[in-house]
Amino acid sequence: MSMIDIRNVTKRYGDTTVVDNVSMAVEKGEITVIVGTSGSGKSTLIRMINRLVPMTSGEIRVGGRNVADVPETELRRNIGYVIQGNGLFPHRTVAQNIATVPQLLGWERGRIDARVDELLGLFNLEPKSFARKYPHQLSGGEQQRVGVARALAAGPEVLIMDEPFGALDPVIRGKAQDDLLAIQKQFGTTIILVTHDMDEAFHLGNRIAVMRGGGLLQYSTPEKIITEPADPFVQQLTGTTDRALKRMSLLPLTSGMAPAKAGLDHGLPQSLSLRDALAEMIWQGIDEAAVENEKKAAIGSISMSHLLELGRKE
Ligand SMILES: Nc1ncnc2c1ncn2[C@@H]1O[C@H](COP(=O)(O)OP(=O)(O)OP(=O)(O)O)[C@@H](O)[C@H]1O
Repeated sequence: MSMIDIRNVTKRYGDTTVVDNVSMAVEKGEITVIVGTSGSGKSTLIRMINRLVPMTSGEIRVGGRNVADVPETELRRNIGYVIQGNGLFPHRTVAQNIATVPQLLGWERGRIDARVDELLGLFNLEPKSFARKYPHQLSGGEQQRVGVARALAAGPEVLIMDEPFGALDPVIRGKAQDDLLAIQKQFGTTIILVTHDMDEAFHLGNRIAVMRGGGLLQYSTPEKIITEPADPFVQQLTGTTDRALKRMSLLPLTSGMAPAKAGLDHGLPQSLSLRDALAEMIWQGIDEAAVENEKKAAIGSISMSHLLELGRKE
């Protein structure tokens, strides 16, 4: 059963259709990223999941329940929501911000404090110094992390994120994405995220949904979006100049390795992508390397010529 099931959902404002008969399902524990041009209906679509926007027709189920049958307050407590610019309460401390939903749910003080500390720790915000600060005393990146921590406070199964990292500079943004991936893995949260940034979409998405003019053009894995774009618009959006490298960045080195062999001087960690392996081999000036596990034992080998073959279109 899918965690989020969007069926034939349409939203109209007067005569204007802004979301046009969209159907898509997000599996439990997966991240779906929605991309598309400005005004294509991305935010409207995800805001219908927690009923911030009422739909015109169609049905959305979260965890098997039709959202139309769930009281709005309950729905919003159960679905984390993160927006650009974080939306923190300015007159509440970091700890009070994070505690918002647990408090509404009537958790005991001790449980709330423990959860706030746990989340601050997970987001690398030292509880002792950050818990009592106010949002204006934090950097943009720190505010953003508190915003995500607040959305996760009551352990929601589903997290909706609307351009969550849009205001961050590229370095902090990359870090925020990696933090999100690690935490998502740990909690198993199902995430639906809107972005303008295709690199972000490829980095985070198990699946990517491409929207244009309210319609869903393609909903597929990142690899398929690159190798089998549904139409020229999708192709243009993903860009064609570096598609070989983009695809290689999605494939683990282990997927392309040959059996281990003796006599190789260089080793590459098995955690690398094909793209990172290629970059490293160019940098080191080597034609062949061992693929190594965490204990530095060779589990396979990779050659430059094979890597180049793996980057070719099929
Ligand atoms: N309350 C509203 N009343 C009328 N039209 C609206 C309303 N909210 C959104 N729209 C229109 O619906 C369309 C889709 O808006 P939406 O915010 O979902 O797009 P988006 O893809 O998220 O855009 P962006 O990437 O620029 O944030 C836009 O044309 C917008 O002007």
